[in-house]
Amino acid sequence: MITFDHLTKRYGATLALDDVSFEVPASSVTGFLGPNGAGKTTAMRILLGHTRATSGRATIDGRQYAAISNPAATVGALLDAQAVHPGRTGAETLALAAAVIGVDRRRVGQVLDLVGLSVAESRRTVKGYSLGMRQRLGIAQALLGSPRALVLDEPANGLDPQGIRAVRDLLRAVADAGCAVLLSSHLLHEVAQLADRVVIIGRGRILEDTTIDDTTAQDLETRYFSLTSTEDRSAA
Ligand SMILES: Nc1ncnc2c1ncn2[C@@H]1O[C@H](COP(=O)(O)OP(=O)(O)OP(=O)(O)O)[C@@H](O)[C@H]1O
Repeated sequence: MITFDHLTKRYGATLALDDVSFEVPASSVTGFLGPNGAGKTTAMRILLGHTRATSGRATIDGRQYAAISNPAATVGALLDAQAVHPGRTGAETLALAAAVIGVDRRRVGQVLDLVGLSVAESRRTVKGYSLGMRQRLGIAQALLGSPRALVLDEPANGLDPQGIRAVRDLLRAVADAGCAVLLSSHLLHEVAQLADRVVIIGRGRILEDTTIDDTTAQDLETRYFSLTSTEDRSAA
């Protein structure tokens, strides 16, 4: 389980996160929605130990990232699909990551299969990859350690409709196998179809934290705009 517990983050005068608390239970997908600059990436970066909270805690199975003894088996993440060395092939990128985290090299073939990158594609250097292929590679890398939690910042970015459906099916299967999946997205319709829960954030504050059923899935867009436009008005 992923837990954000009264998380606050200030960047100088900017209050990026304001007392944010929510949970991502095991065996579920939680969609993390909010306008540009709402605080989604900041919350994920704190969870993954990339930056420190001003106050509060973010934990995976009760531990802060720095205190996790086997991070790759605990949490997989994709924050920036462009952050891959362009001169390596996809297969080399994954083989290197597998060696670093100590998983069997055969796992590389499995995760390539899971994300739908072919053997031929995996033998090409990353500089020739489309954004969608980089997204697939990044998700493959996040899955290498068979983690109990998965954190993805806009995983559908750059994917074609087939890719979006494939990632949706993959994340559903990963969650059904017990993983706690947190994904940020601007694709409301996609999140409504995939997620079990949705958390909406605006200007660093949680505006909604709810489970998704048929009714909330249909109303998600209306609810999103009503909550985030109220935010705009109250800030004006
Ligand atoms: N390193 C930083 N230094 C200063 N301000 C920052 C930094 N990182 C983020 N911010 C600010 O914190 C706020 C939250 O940004 P964040 O990137 O978390 O939003 P987001 O919800 O992920 O947005 P997007 O949907 O555009 O990715 C914004 O006001 C942003 O300008």
